[in-house]
Amino acid sequence: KKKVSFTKEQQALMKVIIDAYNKHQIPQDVAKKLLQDKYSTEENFLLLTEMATSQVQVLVEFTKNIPGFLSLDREDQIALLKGSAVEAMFLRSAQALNKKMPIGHTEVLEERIRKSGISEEFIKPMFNFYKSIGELHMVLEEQALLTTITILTPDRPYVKDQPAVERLQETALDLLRKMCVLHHPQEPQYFARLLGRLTELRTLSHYHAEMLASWRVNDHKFTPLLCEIWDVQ
Ligand SMILES: O=C(NC1CCCCC1)[C@H](C1CCCCC1)n1c(-c2ccc(-c3ccccc3)s2)nc2ccccc21
Repeated sequence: KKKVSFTKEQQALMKVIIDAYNKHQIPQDVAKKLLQDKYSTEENFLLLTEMATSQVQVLVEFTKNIPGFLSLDREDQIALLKGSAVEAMFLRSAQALNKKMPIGHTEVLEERIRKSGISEEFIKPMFNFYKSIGELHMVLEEQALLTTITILTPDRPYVKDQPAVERLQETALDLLRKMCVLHHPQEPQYFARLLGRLTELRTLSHYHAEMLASWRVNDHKFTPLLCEIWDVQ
């Protein structure tokens, strides 16, 4: 069994990120809502915009706890948030679907999402991503670090000081690499597989504007915050 040791700084970083990640869960559990009732495509679209709006606010609070984030150039902070919000949303959605639920609940939830109003062409890539995340059986630390690494992506549009972001991302990557060895000692390629999901996530997120525009509702209304983040309207 490979010995994994963390430096004092890494232990402190993990604690800060885990506390922030736990604190910034989505207020009310969207999966529970979806399991309770069948909603019309209009109601589902409204639910998505409400959940997404609160998730962006939660994401902003989470990033403020990432050591070093607030020391970045303020415009770069905005560019990182804008560039990662949709990906963070799909990561959270994947975790919501892959959470342990009573027998048969996951199937009902899947069905409700398939029939929610999203146009057919996006269902397959979206569920392929959700399944590939589920197969990894990530522990909480890995989920929190993966979200952190997604936020700290240096090559987002309009980021000016990329090296500063790279330095922060590398710290989180070093920690995630050790976490993977600790929690998945039998899978030497686990860390590489995890990072591979970020490529799939970026591809899926490219479709977000089309996914919204093709949602089967007559009127696509967004909150001002989502207009900013989602490049819509
Ligand atoms: O509420 C949701 N997700 C919350 C977002 C914030 C973070 C918590 C999760 C939606 C619901 C889908 C069904 C109809 C209501 C909304 N959801 C999705 C998405 C499908 C498409 C999505 C999207 C995002 C951005 C742009 C274009 C499209 S998100 N996958 C889920 C998997 C499991 C549980 C919910 C899930």
